[in-house]
This record gives sequence, structure tokens and C-alpha cells, in this order.
Amino acid sequence: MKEIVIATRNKGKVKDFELLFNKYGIKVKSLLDLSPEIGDIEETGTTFEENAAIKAEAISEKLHIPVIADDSGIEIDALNGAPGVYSARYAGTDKDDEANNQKVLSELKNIPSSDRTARFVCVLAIAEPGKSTVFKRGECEGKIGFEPVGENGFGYDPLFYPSGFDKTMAQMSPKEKSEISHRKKALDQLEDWLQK
Ligand SMILES: O=c1nc[nH]c2c1ncn2[C@H]1C[C@H](O)[C@@H](COP(=O)(O)OP(=O)(O)OP(=O)(O)O)O1
Ligand SMILES: [Mg+2]
Repeated sequence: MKEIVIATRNKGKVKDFELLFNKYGIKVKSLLDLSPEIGDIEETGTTFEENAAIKAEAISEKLHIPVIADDSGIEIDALNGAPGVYSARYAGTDKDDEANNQKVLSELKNIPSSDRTARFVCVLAIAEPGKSTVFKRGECEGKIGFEPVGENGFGYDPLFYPSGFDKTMAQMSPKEKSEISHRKKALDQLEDWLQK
């Protein structure tokens, strides 16, 4: 089976990618399989593209193979696009999903449903030795709820109602999420590259 390395330590992303790549017959390897040889990569960029490139290029240069990285987050209109690229560390400490969700809810406390529009954004960077890095972006529109609902997924999924659905992404099955997500939309644009 073909394999692709994804420069992530996020288990939720790994699960999403396993399902998404399954249809191409490609097995996913992440930094969770490859560490401890690979240290933490600091995300010093101010855009999803910059951070995705930092992660993909660092690992591709280390392993001398093509590597995909995913930088993603949620943009909330009532917060002028925050937390955006800072989604993973919105509440301070890195990667505390529950604290991040609570902070979003508290920031939106007085915002009515009609003004709670938001979108998930996923930028994939594909770094290959000797080539310039390629970017693919996918977005998924929706709204922020008033409390966390659902047990599936990760991150902001329990707060996010995708447009056209009466349930949060955390109430969807992994398969349902994989049909509409920002990650799926970004990956769709990679089909040509994957079939090489
Ligand atoms: O489908 C999603 N469903 C819910 N939440 C999501 C999703 N996609 C991204 N998110 C949130 C999680 C995290 O707060 C931030 C990503 O931050 P981001 O730096 O790209 O990922 P990360 O630090 O968790 O892992 P890594 O950098 O190792 O890939 O956006
Ligand atoms: Mg990160």
C-alpha cells in the first residue's frame, strides 16, 4: 500500500486523513508514528499557508520525502476572523480543546444566532524535495452554537453547525464529516497529485 507522511501530531486530524486517504488506497503516517526523532515545530507564521509550509518543509527536509502538512482553524465573523491561525492556542495553553471552546462561547455570549456565522479553514502544504511547495485550501461554512454538543471529532467540532445541518460536526459520524469538511475540500484539489 502507498504511504504518505502528514506532518501533524493531532490525533483528530490523523483520523480524518485516514478516512479521506482510504479512498485513494493510501496509508497515512504521522509524526505520532515517527517521533521521538522529530522535535516540535514552532508555528511562527501569521497565515495558514505560512504555518503549513513551515511544518511540511521541516519534515520533508529531514526525511527527504514528499510530506503534507495541514494548518487549520476556525474563523468567526463576530470576532473579526479570530481565532483563525491561533485556533490551537486561543485560550492560552496549546491544544486545550475544551478551554478553547469555552473561550469562544464566552466571547460570543451576547451575540444572537444570526450573527454567529463562522467557517473552518484547512490549508494543505505539499513539500517535495527539490520542488516548490504547493498549497490547497478548503473551507466549510457554518454557525457557532450556544453550548458544546456531540462526542465525535475534535477541536471546535462540538460548537460548529455546518450550513444545511441541524447538528454539530461532533454529532456527525466520521464518514459524514469526511463528505463536507474543510479538510475534504482541500484534499479534493490534490487528486491530480495523488494519482501520480
Ligand atoms: O476539523 C476540525 N474540527 C474541529 N476543530 C478543528 C478542525 N480542524 C482544525 N480545527 C482546530 C483544532 C485546533 O484548535 C486548530 C488547528 O491548529 P493546527 O496548528 O493546525 O493543528 P494542531 O496544532 O492541533 O496540530 P499540528 O499542528 O501538529 O497539525 O483548529
Ligand atoms: Mg499546530
